[in-house]
Amino acid sequence: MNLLAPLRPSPARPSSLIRSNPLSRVSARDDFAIEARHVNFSVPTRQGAPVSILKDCSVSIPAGQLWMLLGPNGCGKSTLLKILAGLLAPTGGKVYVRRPRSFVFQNPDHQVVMPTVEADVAFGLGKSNLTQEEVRSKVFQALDAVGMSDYMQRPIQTLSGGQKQRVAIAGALAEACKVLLLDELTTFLDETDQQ
Ligand SMILES: Nc1ncnc2c1ncn2[C@@H]1O[C@H](COP(=O)(O)OP(=O)(O)OP(=O)(O)O)[C@@H](O)[C@H]1O
Repeated sequence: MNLLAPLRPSPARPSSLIRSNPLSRVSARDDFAIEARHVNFSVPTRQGAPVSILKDCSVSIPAGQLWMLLGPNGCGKSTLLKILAGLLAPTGGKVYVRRPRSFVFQNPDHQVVMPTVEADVAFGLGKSNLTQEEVRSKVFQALDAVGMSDYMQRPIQTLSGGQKQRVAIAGALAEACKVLLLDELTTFLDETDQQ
């Protein structure tokens, strides 16, 4: 899998696909938010022989840019994202991702677990030393950024799929992540919300 496309903030679709930067051009790690080198990932089967899902996968993504990972169904996009998010351990290769990093699942029901919108976005801030007022302010700002600030007190189960996905993104934004990994943003969000 080697289809990576940088996205410009305004146009909706990339006009062409380009390969990731060759690793030989990497000079300083500080320039990159993500680097994966020769990553392999395989899973064991019932028969015992492992099945390879990613083979010698290398990508370098500069900081401060929005990139889209493109490829056919089942080619390993979600698997690579989960490795970059630290949710799966590669069976080979090296991975560097700037911290803090956040991952938004393809299905927000796997992620949005608290009873209300406010509680869910605040969940990741629980480990910080913020006052209740500071947490509330960060939650409001993050929800405002995804157009959901009017939904602070809404029970999660009353939200649509796209609204849940926006709440999941707000949770990632509230944590001020340096790298935001979004799996299938197109599943529930319309084009305007994707922007
Ligand atoms: N735990 C697992 N056990 C067996 N096979 C797996 C496992 N996880 C992923 N796969 C297989 O690995 C391949 C890559 O899956 P992945 O979900 O990463 O693909 P994808 O490119 O994100 O697909 P899509 O575009 O359909 O979402 C698929 O063939 C999938 O069936």
